[in-house]
Amino acid sequence: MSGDERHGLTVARLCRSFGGLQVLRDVGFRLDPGRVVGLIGPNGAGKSTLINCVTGVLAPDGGDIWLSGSRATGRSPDDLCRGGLSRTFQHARLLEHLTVLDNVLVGAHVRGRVGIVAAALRLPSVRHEEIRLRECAVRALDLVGCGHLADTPAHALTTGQQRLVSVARGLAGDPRFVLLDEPAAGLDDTETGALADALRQVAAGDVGLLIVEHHLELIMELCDEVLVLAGGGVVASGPPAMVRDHPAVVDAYLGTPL
Ligand SMILES: Nc1ncnc2c1ncn2[C@@H]1O[C@H](COP(=O)(O)OP(=O)(O)OP(=O)(O)O)[C@@H](O)[C@H]1O
Repeated sequence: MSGDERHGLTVARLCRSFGGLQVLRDVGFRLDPGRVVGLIGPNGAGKSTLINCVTGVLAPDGGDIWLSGSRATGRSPDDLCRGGLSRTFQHARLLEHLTVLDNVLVGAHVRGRVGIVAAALRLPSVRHEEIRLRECAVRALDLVGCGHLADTPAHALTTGQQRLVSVARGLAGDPRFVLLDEPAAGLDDTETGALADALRQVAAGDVGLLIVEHHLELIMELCDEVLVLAGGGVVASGPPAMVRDHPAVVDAYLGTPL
């Protein structure tokens, strides 16, 4: 195993079909800590399916996934999350009756270190852990520019705010890798700017980010590398400037050069 595989998230030859429809065919990529990788492609190309396979929500039909040196194929989403792999969803799924802070705390708790017995007995370690997790949640909310909304019930948020809070929830458990499914969908320009700043800061803390997005300007501005998924496979990958001008990308996705 190479040094990169020990520290990174490696996906190799991943395949997944739904009935007779092969959505992913031998798809591979590597995400290293501190790197931002964009995943683009036309509607239905399999971007969400890829995220779902990597995060254990869907079982791949073939291929392998390695997370920080351990084989991750077939592990449950909770187990992968405890191993440092977090995600955000295409549709923000907040618990509407809870406050914004409590919603983000749900994300932080996934990687809590206290066992059931200690929690039931309310040992001092539990109180310390609660304080630590609350600090994590507040930090994540501040990062996406939503600290002022901590006590607001989730049902009172705008669509853009819901989206940013769901991103904060994905960042709150100190993950090593975060896979973000269309984090900028429904955001206005100010919110998109706040999101971009937050993601840059997160990556600077040695966290690897894979971002699925249709907002191409954001992808081109933010990413170190861009993968283009089309027709079941990766048709181009490389630095944003190279991918943007790649004939396969123009044909398969953009229609006209950016
Ligand atoms: N659970 C499922 N059962 C059957 N087909 C599915 C399922 N999930 C996805 N598909 C199909 O797989 C293909 C890829 O879907 P997927 O959502 O991964 O694409 P995508 O690239 O994320 O698209 P978009 O950009 O529109 O979100 C589509 O044809 C979709 O209809």
